[in-house]
Amino acid sequence: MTTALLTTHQLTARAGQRTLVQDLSLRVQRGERWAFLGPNGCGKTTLLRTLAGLLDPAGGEVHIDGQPLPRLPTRTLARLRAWCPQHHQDVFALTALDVVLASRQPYAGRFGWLAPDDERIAREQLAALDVAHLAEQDVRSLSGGERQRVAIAAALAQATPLVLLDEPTAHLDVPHQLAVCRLLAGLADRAVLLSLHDVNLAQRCCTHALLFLPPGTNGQPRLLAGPLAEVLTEARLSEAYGCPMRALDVDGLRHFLPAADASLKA
Ligand SMILES: Nc1ncnc2c1ncn2[C@@H]1O[C@H](COP(=O)(O)OP(=O)(O)OP(=O)(O)O)[C@@H](O)[C@H]1O
Repeated sequence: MTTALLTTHQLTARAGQRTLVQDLSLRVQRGERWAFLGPNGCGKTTLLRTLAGLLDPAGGEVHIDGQPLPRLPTRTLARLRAWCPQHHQDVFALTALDVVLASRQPYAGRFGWLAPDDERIAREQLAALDVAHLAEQDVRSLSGGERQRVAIAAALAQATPLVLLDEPTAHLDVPHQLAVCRLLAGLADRAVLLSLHDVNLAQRCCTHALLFLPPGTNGQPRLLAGPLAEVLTEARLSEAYGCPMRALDVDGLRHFLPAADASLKA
């Protein structure tokens, strides 16, 4: 069996007093794109941050490329996984190009010097995200969607086999949502894990899904993980979101919509 790029063994993640993920065992291979789906506050970000090595698990282990995550030196980890957070707090007057170039630091030579190739890669990724024209602009002046696309460009310029993105399409208009989907779907030799609120974007660009279901009667978290078509069904999505969801096939693609009489459960 080939070594999975990311594995978890009996992983437990907590936030404050709440256990959000319990005993999760997952194998993610190159070429797979996993959508993390579930209602607000279910634990998608917490799990992604734990997989990125930014939060310690409450139990169990994460391995990246066969190596235990806590034992990976910072620079090695930065060459293995990229992390694109949901929020960006820009304090300094950096240009969009500076922000993307920063993600090339794991490859910098002595004294932190970057090579001309790094700028080429950074500019290519800005172009891929349709923000090349903003390369010299202060990131603090960018719109929400523009800033989000610069952040995705930075994550991809890091050129890691594992890419973790927290709601990368949250601020994007529909054409740019679809463009990001196409871009991620084209990363055949990498593994991508992303949280989403739009099930239909997951349908377009992901191969697998991890769905947070309501806790069991014992209060324990329940997750369903597997190939997209097995996880994303009317019944499972209705259960996860607590509102009836209907499948609709359009142009050969399955979509999910809330039922006409759907309302949030009290
Ligand atoms: N440090 C903390 N202390 C206490 N509770 C926390 C902490 N961090 C997160 N939480 C809680 O853990 C839960 C999961 O948060 P998380 O951000 O992982 O959810 P999410 O699924 O990504 O939500 P959303 O879809 O709204 O982005 C939330 O209820 C949040 O309030």
